[in-house]
Amino acid sequence: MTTIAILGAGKIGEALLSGVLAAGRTPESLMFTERYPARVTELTERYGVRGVSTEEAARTADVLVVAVKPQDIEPLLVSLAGSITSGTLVVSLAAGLPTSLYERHLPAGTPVVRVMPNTAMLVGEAMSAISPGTHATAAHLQLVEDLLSSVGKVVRVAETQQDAVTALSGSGPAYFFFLVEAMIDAGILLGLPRDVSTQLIIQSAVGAATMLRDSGEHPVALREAVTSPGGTTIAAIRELENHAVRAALLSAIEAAALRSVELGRAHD
Ligand SMILES: NC(=O)C1=CN([C@@H]2O[C@H](COP(=O)(O)OP(=O)(O)OC[C@H]3O[C@@H](n4cnc5c(N)ncnc54)[C@H](OP(=O)(O)O)[C@@H]3O)[C@@H](O)[C@H]2O)C=CC1
Ligand SMILES: O=C(O)[C@@H]1CCC=N1
Repeated sequence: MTTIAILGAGKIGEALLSGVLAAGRTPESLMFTERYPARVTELTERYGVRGVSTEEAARTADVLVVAVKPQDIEPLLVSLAGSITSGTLVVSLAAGLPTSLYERHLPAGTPVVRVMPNTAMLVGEAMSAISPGTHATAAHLQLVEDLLSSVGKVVRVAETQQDAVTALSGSGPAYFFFLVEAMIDAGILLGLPRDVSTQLIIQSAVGAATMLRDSGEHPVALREAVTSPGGTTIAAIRELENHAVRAALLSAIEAAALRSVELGRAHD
């Protein structure tokens, strides 16, 4: 089995670790790096996976998955440049960072695949988009697709589209959590106990998400089917339109894409 090292096992690194283990990958085929010994102990106890140094990961793993914040990439690239084995595949999960950044710092010919996953890897429902760098072959891309397919859905996109993907599905779960949080508070405003409000909203979200995925209907048709003439839903929709929620979402997602571009430019 291919050995995979996750470099930086924070939120998304741990989500990947946990997701691929749940999907049947063995702990022996995985390793991770982390900055602080306490975090290494915590993750090793939780998953039975070895914490190693960046140098050991670079020397021994077949695939290096970079999951540090874009702001932390430079020192990591310096360590990797001095220790990476020729032909090792580098998979970047970092927002904004282009494959060309890795190609500039790492030995000539290093294959790189850029990925934008999301946190739903934790529950096997991730949405990931993958793009090859200059030296990544069809086999490299297939390997990454197979790995990420074990924790959710995968699409292949041109690297030029990765900032938009980051804004949509990379950050996407946060927008839904934000909406759910606000809707639960609305229940509190209406006098419901918090646990009841939470149950009502989460199950409505699960039901709506399942209908969106499985019914084959357009979201507009699904929303119209809930919106009875002269009823409650249209009264709420009027308020959402009055508060320009649609425009706010367009601006918010555009801001996320611009931030992704900015994170990449910081390393030009
Ligand atoms: N969170 C998400 O939902 C998603 C995140 N991403 C991308 O994943 C990356 C990580 O994000 P996220 O998980 O949220 O961030 P976190 O800060 O939770 O995780 C990054 C981890 O890497 C550690 N780290 C930093 N430098 C090194 C190093 N040289 N060697 C080993 N470990 C190191 C950090 O330690 P310390 O805490 O000490 O800094 C931290 O634990 C980012 O590039 C982000 O763009 C992509 C998609 C979704
Ligand atoms: O907020 C971020 O920058 C990362 C990238 C996508 C989701 N989380």
